[in-house]
Amino acid sequence: MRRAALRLCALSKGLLPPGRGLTQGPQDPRKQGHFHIQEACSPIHVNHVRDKLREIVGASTNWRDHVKVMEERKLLHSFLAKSQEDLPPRRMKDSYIEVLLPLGSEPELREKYLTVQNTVRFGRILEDLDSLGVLICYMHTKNHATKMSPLSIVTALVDKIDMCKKSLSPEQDIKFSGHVSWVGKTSMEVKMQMFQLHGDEFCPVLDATFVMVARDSGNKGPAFVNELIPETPEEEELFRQGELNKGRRIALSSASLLKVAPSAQERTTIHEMFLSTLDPKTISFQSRVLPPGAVWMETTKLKSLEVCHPQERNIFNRIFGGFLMRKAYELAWATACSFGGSRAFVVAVDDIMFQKPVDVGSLLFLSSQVCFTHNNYIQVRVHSEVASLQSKEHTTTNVFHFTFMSEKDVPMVFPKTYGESMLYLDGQRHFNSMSALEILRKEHPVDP
Ligand SMILES: CCCCCCCCCC(=O)SCCNC(=O)CCNC(=O)[C@H](O)C(C)(C)COP(=O)(O)OP(=O)(O)OC[C@H]1O[C@@H](n2cnc3c(N)ncnc32)[C@H](O)[C@@H]1OP(=O)(O)O
Repeated sequence: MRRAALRLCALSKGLLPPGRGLTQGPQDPRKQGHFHIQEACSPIHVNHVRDKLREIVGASTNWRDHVKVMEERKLLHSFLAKSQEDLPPRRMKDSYIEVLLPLGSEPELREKYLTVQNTVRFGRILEDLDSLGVLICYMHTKNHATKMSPLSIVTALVDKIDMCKKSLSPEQDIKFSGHVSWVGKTSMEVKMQMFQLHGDEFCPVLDATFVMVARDSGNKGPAFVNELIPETPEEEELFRQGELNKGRRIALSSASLLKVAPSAQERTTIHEMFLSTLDPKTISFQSRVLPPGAVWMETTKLKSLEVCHPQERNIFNRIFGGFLMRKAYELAWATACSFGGSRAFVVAVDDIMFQKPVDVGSLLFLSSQVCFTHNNYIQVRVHSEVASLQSKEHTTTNVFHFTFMSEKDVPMVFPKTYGESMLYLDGQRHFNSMSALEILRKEHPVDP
């Protein structure tokens, strides 16, 4: 069953044929899955992605200048389109990019990406995906008349990241590719894939879908982006998926447990869990005992504090979304390992919503908790809030959801309070939406 979980991703979605990826060998990459939309291009070195972004928005590398630079950017306001129709439509291939992370051929890069278990740090990959997603959107919206872009493009949502390999080698080259797959008025969906060199072939290891939002030059209000014209039946399908994804997100949001009561089946689940924790020796709703081998959810928490230094700023002088994701991921991973008592491997990340920007100088409070488990799977939720040094008021900026696979089966977690029961159900919903599981269910039916 575990092996099956690792076969999801591009392979099982039919984007790439089994065992094949973006090859450097004699095969034509344009014939493979996404890559038929590729235009001849050589990959950008990963270190150049952020340099390119700085160049595109005119960001300074010197923090002392940041106020002046932001003032200068506001002058670009006049280049913003008054309507979407004023902008020339783009094709998917206009935003297609490949990026090389040459861990094999440039060993000096490895240190930054290395885990103690000699695998690749997933938190670093999250940072690279975030920067790449933004660069892809700048390719889509490129205006050849101006050197600098009047748009401030920010990450609004990490819709889904599916891993299709348990761990990555820090000694083999990695390649990313991606393009805009759907466009609204001011938002863009970006699909990215990651491949690792295996022999002489790049094999798929990860699929990611992000949503980016364009803001005006001062990052104060929305800004229109170019329409996207799908050119082939496959591109039309990707575009249609983007449209469906938008609808799905709206439906999920309106069914959120923060807004509506759990379903009848979910209520039954919670009530049965509650009954199984009542002490049979007393006739009381108060005296609770854990079933054998189970764990109270409240005991699985881990917390951390980060000071948001200027070093972690993005090109708009707010805290870089990739940094927030890396910190949340690393806390979630520690939570999963400590809970499961063995190594944990990330399987999926979904629905990371960037609700509010984080200012440089903020205190970032992260709080992580196991909220659902199934066999050897651990669903971890990380809540992040910020406060300024002067104010005690905390504001929620993100909620992160990570699915891990432990080396061995893990205990069930039991909610004690109503609030924890909602976390449990939310965790279960996220777990059930994990695409790996959908495939697994078909191949190896299991209880829900
Ligand atoms: C120098 C080295 C570093 C280089 C790194 C470069 C990378 C930089 C990338 C980043 O680091 S960004 C930092 C992390 N992200 C943030 O801080 C964003 C924080 N969130 C916000 O600022 C706002 O919530 C956001 C701008 C995303 C949305 O604001 P609103 O809620 O006012 O949006 P609005 O209602 O005006 O909707 C605008 C569009 O966004 C869409 N949208 C908003 N929230 C969404 C969501 N959660 N999911 C999907 N789409 C969303 C919405 O559907 C709509 O699409 P359309 O115009 O196409 O119809």
